[in-house]
Parts: sequence; C-alpha cells; structure tokens
Amino acid sequence: MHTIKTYNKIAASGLEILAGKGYTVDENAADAQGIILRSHKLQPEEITTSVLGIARAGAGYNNVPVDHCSEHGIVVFNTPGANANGVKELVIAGMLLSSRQVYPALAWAQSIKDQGEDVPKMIEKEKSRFAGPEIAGKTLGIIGLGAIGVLVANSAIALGMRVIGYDPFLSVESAWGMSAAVEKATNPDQVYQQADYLTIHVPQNDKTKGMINAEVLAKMKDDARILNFARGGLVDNAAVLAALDAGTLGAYVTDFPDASLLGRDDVIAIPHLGASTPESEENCAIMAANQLDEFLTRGNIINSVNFPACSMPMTTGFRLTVSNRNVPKMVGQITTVLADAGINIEDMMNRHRDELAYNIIDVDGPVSDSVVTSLQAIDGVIAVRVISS
Ligand SMILES: NC(=O)c1ccc[n+]([C@@H]2O[C@H](COP(=O)([O-])OP(=O)(O)OC[C@H]3O[C@@H](n4cnc5c(N)ncnc54)[C@H](O)[C@@H]3O)[C@@H](O)[C@H]2O)c1
Ligand SMILES: O=C(O)[C@H](O)COP(=O)(O)O
Repeated sequence: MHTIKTYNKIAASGLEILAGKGYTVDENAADAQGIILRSHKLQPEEITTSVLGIARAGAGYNNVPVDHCSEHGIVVFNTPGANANGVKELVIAGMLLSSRQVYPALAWAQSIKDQGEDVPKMIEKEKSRFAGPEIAGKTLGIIGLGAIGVLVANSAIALGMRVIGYDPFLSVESAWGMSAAVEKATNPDQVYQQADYLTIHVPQNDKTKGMINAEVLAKMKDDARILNFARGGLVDNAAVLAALDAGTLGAYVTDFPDASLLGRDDVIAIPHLGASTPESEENCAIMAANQLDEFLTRGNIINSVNFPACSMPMTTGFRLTVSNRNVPKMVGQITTVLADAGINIEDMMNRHRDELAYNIIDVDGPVSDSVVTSLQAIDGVIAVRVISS
C-alpha cells in the first residue's frame, strides 16, 4: 500500500480516511507516494522520485513548486471552497473590527486596569475617541469572486452593504451562487474608486503580485479600509504604510502581516487564521485525502491545479495512466504500443490542460514491464503508471 507524508497539522478526520484504507501516514516518511500539506513552503528537493501526487489541504497553492511537479508528471491538488466559509467569517469580523476601532479600544480598556473606581468614569469620558462608522449602507469592493469572494459578497449584502465586484474569469459556479444584488464592475478601477471597504480574494501569482500598490491606493477614497485575507505578496506594504501615515487610508486588515506592519493601531494584524477553524480544517483534510486516494488507487484526477480533470470508473481490473506533453500524435503512438503488444483497450479517456495531457486506459489484461518501458520511451511521455485492482 501507499505511504503519505504530511507537513503541517492536518486534521485527523482526513488522515483517518487514509489510514482506514490501509495507507501509512507518516510525517517522517522517506519515500512517500503522496504528500499532504497546508502552508509549508515545499522545496523541490523535498519531493522524492517516489512522489506521484501532492494535495494542498487548502485553496492557495503558491507554496508548492507546481512547475517542477508538472515537469516530473506529479499531480498537484487543492481543495477548492473547503475553507471558504471560515475565511468569509473572519473577513466580516475584520470589517467590523476596523470600522468600530475595536482593536485600539480593547487595548486602551486593558491599559486602565489599575484605575480602580475611576474606570467606569474614564470609559464614558474617553469612549468618543474610539467611535467608528457602521458598515450598513457602505460600499464593499471585492476583487476576485471565487469561493470566498462570493460568500463575502452575499454576507455583505445581507448586512445591508452595497457590493461591487470584479472578476474577469468569473466561473459559472460563482455566478450561480452570487446574489443578484452584487454589482459587476467591468474593470478594477471602478471597484477601487467606489469602495469604502476593499477586500481581495485572488490567488497570488505573477499577474496579481503587488496588485494593491501606490497607484491603486491613490484611486481610493480617503479613509477607505483594505482587507487582505488572500496573500501578503498581493499588497505593497510600503505603499500601504505611506497611505496610513498620510491619513489617506483608514486601516489595513491583513492575515499576512510582516514586521513592518506590527505595532500600529491602524493595522489589524492577524496571524493567518482565515482557515483555522475545526470545520475548515476538517473539510480541507477530508477533501485532500479523498482526492489523493482516488488518484493513487485509481489514477483519477479531481481538482488538480496543474493536470486536467480526468476520471472514470475502473471498467476492468487493469488500468494504465499516461501523462504526456500536449503535442500532436501522442494518443496514436500510445495506442500503437498497446496494439503491438496485443493489448485490447476496453475504455479510454484523454484530457489536456495547457501544456499537459493525461490518459486513463482500461485494458483487458496485465501490462508487462516491457510495454511500460516502450510507453516511457515515446518522446513526450512524462510518466506511466500501471494500476490493478
Ligand atoms: N487567509 C486564509 O487562510 C485563506 C484561506 C483560503 C484561501 N486564501 C487565499 O484566498 C485566495 C482565494 O481563495 P478562493 O477559495 O476564493 O479561490 P478561488 O479560486 O475560488 O477564487 C479566486 C478567484 O479569483 C479570480 N481572479 C484571478 N485573478 C484575478 C484578477 N487578476 N482579478 C480579479 N479576479 C481574479 C478567479 O477568477 C477566481 O474566481 C486563495 O488563492 C488563497 O491565496 C486564504
Ligand atoms: O490558501 C489557503 O487555503 C489558506 O491560506 C489556508 O492556509 P492554512 O491551511 O495554512 O491555514
């Protein structure tokens, strides 16, 4: 049976699924076929040649060297939507915390602990320092209307906010789930210019890195508040600090603080807690475990971030999977090797995504090592697996 190496604390409910199916789950495994991790920054040298699949128990996978994995035919998975509600709830909390000055107010209240009988009087005298606006009736701007963005949008509408969102790649699923009251911006500037609160819910990649910068801040309303529960690198912290110092930005709420952001009343620094709820942790771990099991035992690919979705029930007891570069004549060459070996194909699925393609081939009998060697020798083939039930 297969071995799974874990990084970070993965919820027991997910690991128990694997153990129950006979997997060995070990954080110290040397030659694992699968890896499950959360935010651990996985280095290529930590991925041994035995690894076939890596499951990120969470949404963001910028901590996994995906290009390296693709080159080696390693399938990388994430768990879309599994922690979205946990993040949504903290975003709503972040809006309220930053609006009502809850954070400096709490710190001040604690600081007068030694004032004895004067405390109630001091509270009534000083409370006006911490007054802040209500969120109902204000405009929430959202960049990225995926699993989290849509939940935040719907909750904000329910709280009486006006919501305007921008997502040039809006999925059909998101569109189905989103309140009709959410206004669709045709460019991000419409969001930046109108937002009293701006929240970003996009992946961090080469295109989105540093997207909230001095130029964007200059377009925003004075006293707007920015919430970042997506990734630290999406925001230029120096530009945010300059805007806070200049009084043109009201507050910055971030789940990804660095040292420059700490020790200020106008920055609410949260230690990456968006998905740290028992519910989100369990959802992610269970989804990651099931996807990894499906891939390792049947070769089926569900929710990969580098390979195409490709899955079918096992029609025979003998299955081959072949990963290859997405170039012409690959299927012909693969099926010719099988035909030459007298192997009959009972069922087959071929899917591609960008530069990669994946084939599931159910055949009528065992596949010999020499057939595997011939398949591996085809120019463009990346990986071949034989799976039998
Ligand atoms: N703080 C946390 O604990 C926590 C938890 C989960 C996810 N996250 C982060 O939040 C991000 C979003 O998570 P999700 O579950 O909503 O992912 P998702 O994939 O469901 O949604 C991302 C959305 O961003 C959109 N998008 C991509 N580039 C864009 C751009 N340039 N402008 C506007 N929209 C763009 C996509 O079309 C997609 O709809 C993750 O990638 C991760 O980095 C953080
Ligand atoms: O992208 C994610 O899913 C979140 O950032 C959660 O990260 P975590 O699993 O380390 O809490």
